[in-house]
Amino acid sequence: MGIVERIKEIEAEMARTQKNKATEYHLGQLKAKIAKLRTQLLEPPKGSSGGGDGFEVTKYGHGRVALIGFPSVGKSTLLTMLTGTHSEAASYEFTTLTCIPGVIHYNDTKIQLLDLPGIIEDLVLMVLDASKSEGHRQILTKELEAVGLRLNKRPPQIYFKKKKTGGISFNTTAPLTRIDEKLCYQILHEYKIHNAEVLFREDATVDDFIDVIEGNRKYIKCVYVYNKIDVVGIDDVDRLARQPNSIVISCNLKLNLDRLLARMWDEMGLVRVYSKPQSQQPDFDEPFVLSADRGGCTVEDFCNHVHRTLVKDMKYALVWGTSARHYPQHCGLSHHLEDEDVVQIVKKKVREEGGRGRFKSHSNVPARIADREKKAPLKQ
Ligand SMILES: Nc1nc2c(ncn2[C@@H]2O[C@H](COP(=O)(O)OP(=O)(O)OP(=O)(O)O)[C@@H](O)[C@H]2O)c(=O)[nH]1
Ligand SMILES: [K+]
Ligand SMILES: [Mg+2]
Repeated sequence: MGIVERIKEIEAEMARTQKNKATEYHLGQLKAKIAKLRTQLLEPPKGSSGGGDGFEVTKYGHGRVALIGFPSVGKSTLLTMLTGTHSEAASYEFTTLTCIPGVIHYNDTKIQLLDLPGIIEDLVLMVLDASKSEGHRQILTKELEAVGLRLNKRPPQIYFKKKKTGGISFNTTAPLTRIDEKLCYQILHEYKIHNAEVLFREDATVDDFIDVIEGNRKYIKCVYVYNKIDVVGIDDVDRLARQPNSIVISCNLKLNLDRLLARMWDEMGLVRVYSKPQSQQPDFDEPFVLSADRGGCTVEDFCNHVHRTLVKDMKYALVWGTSARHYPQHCGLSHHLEDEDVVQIVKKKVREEGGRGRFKSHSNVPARIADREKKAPLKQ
């Protein structure tokens, strides 16, 4: 029997099994079996080098967003609207057969947008047809879960470490109501794990525990984009718009596309930092783009972006912007920068320049920095 058939068989057995205290352990074990089989399914065949027949697209820009969705919900139309890159749109399904990448220029950063299910990046836009069944959202979410993606969820607060000897050490710092020690042992047994350290820091579920053991889950943000609101009634639009993590748009009427861009931007958590050379203007058109989720956004991360030797040479950093308590704040490497901060790295052994230099009037100075500048002039 193939892996897919075995998964189907176990799913059928789970559906037949009543959920109660007596069957809890059995169901937990079945869940672990399915998780193991799914992982096998995802492993590339032996002897092959890569991950199956994925589409390779060169990475580009400061962040990447994938469009996924059922056929003909308007993914290609949206890509064309947001990026200007033409992706063939038509009223028949499966119009798009290869990955079409486009680039969004937004807030002086470049965001790569990919029109293809299967490439999962920093953020997923699940494009849905507002006039179609709401079941589509669930079906897609389930399919993504089956390949190890977890949407809008943070990793379970469970510490897990395999050991060579010593048996299983099991501890909790929170009361557990959805899993117990015995069930954990059974699941570990299913994975043939006999030595490990387990610490539950929250009231996690069986599924959470399996996710932690599997260790290969990807926790990713997802915005549900309901397109084609031009063809549904206002009540439906209102209801869809109120769902969590959702936004309603119409490509045809160009409705709400600016809000979609703003939402994408917020979800990606990109941090623009302007570098200020000593006694010079920062270039407000060319930010260094950092990310709290990927790579971090401390002064140290900023230095590493600018030049690899800068961390070593830095004496301190001068920071203007929302992360600074006063202007400029003297900061060390661990200081967390925020969007639109201005940073000047002061190097060791380089004489500090005096004077009362200000940012000269510059059309692109971010408003909140210009505001603060009036109250507290820049001295460096
Ligand atoms: N009424 C309406 N139709 C739209 C809207 N956006 C796209 N469409 C239409 O929906 C159809 C499918 O659009 P596509 O952009 O090809 O959809 P897709 O998701 O890329 O489809 P596949 O590539 O086939 O998976 C086209 O006929 C579009 O003109 C919209 O906002 N309102
Ligand atoms: K289509
Ligand atoms: Mg398409």
